Amino acid sequence: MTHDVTHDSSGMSYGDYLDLDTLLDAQHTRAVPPQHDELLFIIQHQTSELWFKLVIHELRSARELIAADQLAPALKRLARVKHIQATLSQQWTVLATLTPSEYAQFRRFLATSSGFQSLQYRIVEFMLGNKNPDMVKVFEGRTNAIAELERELHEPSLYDVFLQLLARRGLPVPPELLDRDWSRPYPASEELVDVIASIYRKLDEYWDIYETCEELVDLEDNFQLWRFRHLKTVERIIGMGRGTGGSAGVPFLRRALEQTFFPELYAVRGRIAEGTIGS
Ligand code: HEM
Ligand SMILES: N[C@@H](CC(=O)c1ccccc1NC=O)C(=O)O
Repeated sequence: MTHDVTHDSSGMSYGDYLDLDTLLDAQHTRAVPPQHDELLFIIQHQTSELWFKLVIHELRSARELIAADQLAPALKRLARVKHIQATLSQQWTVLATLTPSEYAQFRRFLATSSGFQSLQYRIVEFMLGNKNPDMVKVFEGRTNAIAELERELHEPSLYDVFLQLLARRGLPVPPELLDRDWSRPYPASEELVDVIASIYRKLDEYWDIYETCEELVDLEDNFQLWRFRHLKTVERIIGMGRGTGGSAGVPFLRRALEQTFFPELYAVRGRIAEGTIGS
């Protein structure tokens, strides 16, 4: 039997399997006359959105696994997310080759479109616990997007299900954190810092939980690196100008760097550093 190197038995080709006709036909530059650098701008966004899609897929699975007390496979999912985040942060160097004058040649063709309208980015923020109902409004008129985002808004975040797991393991997590309106911003808790401190005091007993805490810190750290690289790239391309989405631009993006998804995981570090929770 001869081995056909171009087709598998069903006759499906590389391009068929990957649906490349659709994928590679989706880069519609808008500038008139055409501007060389607009393709870079589009592909940078589209590749980011593809990776966001995989991040959501992995985080959803991780959340289900944590809810089912399966920490080891959940950690495997989170490890993959961390590598995707690293790629996403690294990728900013490609867009940084876009100079202000090159961007100015096609920026007005973007009209009022803006990163604010990235549905998948907002889903990731919500999954990590940064719930903000106001961010649903920017999808006005896009019924499916609003429905999907509303659904995610009302789901517990990765952190919320992790806290439920801690409670199942017998740790005294404050009850108001275990059953609440998940669409509200996460209410940081001093009592929970005590609980996390008890984990860091007894590492042998809580090794898998401790490992998950550190994995979550890695995730936040990587997320902040992405935000920082976005901010610095935006700064070098549009300086202190306002954004097309109507925000103040760089000052707005800077404020996001002050946010934290997992406040108690950071608060506990201060206690350890002060030596107030020795082993
Ligand atoms: C020339 C390149 C870019 C510039 C000048 C830029 C500028 C901005 C500005 C000014 C904002 C604030 C909202 C606004 O007023 O528009 C913003 C938000 C955002 N951008 Fe970009 N951006 C660029 C590239 C990218 C890329 C490649 C991505 C990747 C997907 C991205 C994703 C986002 C997201 C998700 C937000 C919302 C952030 C949040 O709500 O915290 N941006 N961008
Ligand atoms: N907010 C950007 C425009 C922008 O970056 C953008 C526009 C359309 C599609 C994606 C975008 N990327 C991220 O904000 C600006 O003010 O130039």
